[in-house]
Amino acid sequence: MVHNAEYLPGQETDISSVLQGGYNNPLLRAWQHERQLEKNMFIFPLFISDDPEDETDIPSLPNIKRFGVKKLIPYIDSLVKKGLKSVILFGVLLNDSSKDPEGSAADDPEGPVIQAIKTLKKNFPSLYVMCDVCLCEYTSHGHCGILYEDGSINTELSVRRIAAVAVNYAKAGADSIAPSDMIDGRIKAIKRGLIDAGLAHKIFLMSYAAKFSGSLYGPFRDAAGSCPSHGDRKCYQLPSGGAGLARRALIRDMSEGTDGVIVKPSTFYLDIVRDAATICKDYPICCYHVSGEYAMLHAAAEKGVVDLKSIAFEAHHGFLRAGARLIISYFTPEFLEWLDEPVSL
Ligand SMILES: NCC(=O)CCC(=O)O
Ligand SMILES: [Zn+2]
Ligand SMILES: [Zn+2]
Repeated sequence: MVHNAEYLPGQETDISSVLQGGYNNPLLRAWQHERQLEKNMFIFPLFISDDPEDETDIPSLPNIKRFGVKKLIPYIDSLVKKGLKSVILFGVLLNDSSKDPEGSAADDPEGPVIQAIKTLKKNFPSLYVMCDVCLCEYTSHGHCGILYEDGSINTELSVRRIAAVAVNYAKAGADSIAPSDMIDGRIKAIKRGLIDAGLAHKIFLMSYAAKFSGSLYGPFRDAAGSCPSHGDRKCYQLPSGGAGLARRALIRDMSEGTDGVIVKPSTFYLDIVRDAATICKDYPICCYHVSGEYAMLHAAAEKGVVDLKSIAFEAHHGFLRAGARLIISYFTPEFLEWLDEPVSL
């Protein structure tokens, strides 16, 4: 092939093979992103413990702490000033004696979640406060619902209890309810409960519609003390190969009245994020970059295998490419700073 030759009409040049003209400069590389990461996409998980004075590092989740209600405000204030828009709350009971088979502490008016909703909404009225709803942090057996004697999930009682907790969080002032239990029928029950309480028009119901069981939740369970005391969650969370089940759950939760859907975990499930974006095309799609995914990236960075900031951007760009609009991410505090810095695309 002749280089720098004068172009003559009709001359054979392999025009279609030249792509590099489209990304030879950082600005062009930014233009190639169909969507950019924005601060408003990030939802930050917060662990709130029942000791109001608590402020404890979580060894398996680098840079993440568990806070008591009294220690929360200065920390959140610094993040709000950097552009934090929303948080998702998880309650933690430090003492197992506060747990029972029904998870009564989940919506204790004096308990960590309801107290945190009230404190956050009072101090930061425009911070969007979402509440994860599940029973596993509050049940003595550590499962996400109420059990029959044989240890299997009692769907009817579980769903009734989960809906009651959701409505109580909404009454306390939460902006959004995100049930993560994966028990059949809870979206319909929560929506019904919110309608009956006159709150449905004010609450964004965001279903963890496709939550897979697997090995990536370990650090969260350390942080929240929510490891099942027997058995596992394989009869309600989805099996890792269950793409068809995930699609059915997405369709089911839309039909039951969800306002948005979550796919969880994210990195190993990008095909499901894409499926969700296709199946639920008129809904905001959220992916949850879970504790194990976050811890893996930190571990690799500590070993010198990857650069933390670069790998975090690459992972989160993947979520956008797959079709996510929202990301629940432990990297939120870092991204609030990184997104103000020049990005080396
Ligand atoms: N409902 C929350 C979880 O199940 C765990 C999330 C995580 O591992 O970050
Ligand atoms: Zn649970
Ligand atoms: Zn959970």
